Amino acid sequence: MFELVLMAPEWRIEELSDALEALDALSVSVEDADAQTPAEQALFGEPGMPAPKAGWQRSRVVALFEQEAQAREAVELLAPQDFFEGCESVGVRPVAEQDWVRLTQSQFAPVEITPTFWIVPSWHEPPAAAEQVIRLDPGLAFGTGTHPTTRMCLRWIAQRDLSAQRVLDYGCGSGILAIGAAKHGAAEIVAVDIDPAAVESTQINAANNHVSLLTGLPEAATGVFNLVLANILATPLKMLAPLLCAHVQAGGHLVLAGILEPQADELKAAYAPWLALEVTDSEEGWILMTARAAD
Ligand SMILES: C[S@@+](CC[C@H](N)C(=O)[O-])C[C@H]1O[C@@H](n2cnc3c(N)ncnc32)[C@H](O)[C@@H]1O
Repeated sequence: MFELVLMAPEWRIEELSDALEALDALSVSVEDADAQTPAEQALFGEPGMPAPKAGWQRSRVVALFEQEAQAREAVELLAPQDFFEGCESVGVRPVAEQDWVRLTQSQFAPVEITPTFWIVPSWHEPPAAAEQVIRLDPGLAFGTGTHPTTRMCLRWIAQRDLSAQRVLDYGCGSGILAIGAAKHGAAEIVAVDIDPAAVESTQINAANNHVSLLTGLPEAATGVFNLVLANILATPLKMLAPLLCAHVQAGGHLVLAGILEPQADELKAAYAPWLALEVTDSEEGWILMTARAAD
């Protein structure tokens, strides 16, 4: 494989990426050329929302080609184009052979939720002290246990006996919270997501963990639950407030994650007509907000 490396200003990124893909690039990645320098600029965006910008003011565009000749031909074809103005070619370089599977696997070690509750990838043995184990490999859907928001939800689950409880995992991603609830005794679990790929991942991960879940798109969530879990992000959580609260049964719990510390008050205000949210955990700037419905 060979990489063609280009420098481009932000307003050229979209056209340049499209052109590289049309020239059979296997992938095109865009990085901040000023990363790790005082000129580095953060670009914030929420999944599912339009990207705030296509790239950085000085972006490094890396296109991967199967053959060196393809990469060299691409730059020859691109250079005379109007939209290449302001861009420059840094060069074509070979990509070293790597054992990508081993490299990826080495980045995912078992994750400790509590000393007895672990998330363990299939290529590791569970630690001796683990009593509850979720077997999960990184895939297309969010939720491997490495993100603080997922860990806080799982810690909340691990502190409870969910026997005979009905649980809703709203925004299930990989299904990790639903599977965690099953491992802690929940009797009936509904796991839903707007992303069909997440629903599919949840089904596969549930089968690998020998737990039974009812999965589907959000319409599959009907009725009330003893526990409603939603690890999404502050903006969608605010919009979902009436819907999520309506799913919490009298005396039941609502557990929300995906919220940053400074967003606590706006979440409290959005849920105040139905439930009184409180911050009950925090990790790396993220908070867990929970509420109990009146009996
Ligand atoms: C941060 S991931 C959480 C995944 C997993 N529950 C966890 O805790 O790791 C958020 C998930 O919510 C889903 N999502 C986002 N907006 C949603 C909505 N309005 N309704 C249902 N699911 C949504 C996304 O597709 C994504 O899979």
